Amino acid sequence: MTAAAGSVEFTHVSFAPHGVSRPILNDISLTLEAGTTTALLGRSGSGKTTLLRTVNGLVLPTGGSVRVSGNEVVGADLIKLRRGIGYVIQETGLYPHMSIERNVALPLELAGKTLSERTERAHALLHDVGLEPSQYATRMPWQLSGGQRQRAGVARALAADPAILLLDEPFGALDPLTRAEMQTMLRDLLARLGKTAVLVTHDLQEAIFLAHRVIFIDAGNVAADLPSQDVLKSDLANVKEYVRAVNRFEAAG
Ligand SMILES: Nc1ncnc2c1ncn2[C@@H]1O[C@H](COP(=O)(O)OP(=O)(O)OP(=O)(O)O)[C@@H](O)[C@H]1O
Repeated sequence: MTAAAGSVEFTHVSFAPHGVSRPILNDISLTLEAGTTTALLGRSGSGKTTLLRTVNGLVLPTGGSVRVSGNEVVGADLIKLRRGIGYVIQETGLYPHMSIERNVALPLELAGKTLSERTERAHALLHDVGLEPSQYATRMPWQLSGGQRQRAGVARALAADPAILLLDEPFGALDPLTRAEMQTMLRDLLARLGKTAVLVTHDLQEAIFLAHRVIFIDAGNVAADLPSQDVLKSDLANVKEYVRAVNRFEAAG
């Protein structure tokens, strides 16, 4: 059977580089269905980012296999692989000396698209993420707020129309109101575009709001794997502990 474009399959994935006392990832097996959003949730240092980075080959597992759209990542042409995977990080990675439209269109420039194709696509994407091109396209990154830069980062990750979008704490540096606006924008966009998305977050509410499925990572292991609507009512001890920690202010009130 051939795997669907946009599926991600981890099979017995481990990451235990020399010199570390315990594996950072420990025998993780998961299948992420194409077109779904999965949140990786867990405390700092649990291995979420490391697992995410095995998808685009920034981390190569020391054991097991990762398959993207059915193709093994280890040994793949990583440049080609990454063309099909958008990547959004907290720091945005926008080039400071390039306008917003050029930053957004950069993956298309690398793919050899013409200037008019690039501009048309960049403007459509800027519109999609809530940055009106007439106002923002020619600005430089420093002329945008943190939230607006993050919107541009999402637009750039989508420029080459990848099947998969990896998001590593994309809204971690934003205030709660801007963060909520960004979450709504992203949820609408993901539902409309049907991408496979993998989101690393510490934020339980963000995970439940954005994802179909929430995977709790603890010390490099899958501690729980639940549909997002089941998280708050879960009886699993480690999930309850996470929910209790988030609810402590309400409990105290
Ligand atoms: N290449 C590496 N070599 C050795 N240790 C590493 C390597 N990569 C990550 N680590 C360690 O692995 C652990 C997990 O890191 P990771 O960034 O995946 O955690 P995380 O759950 O994403 O944390 P955070 O939420 O703080 O970003 C950390 O202790 C980190 O220092």
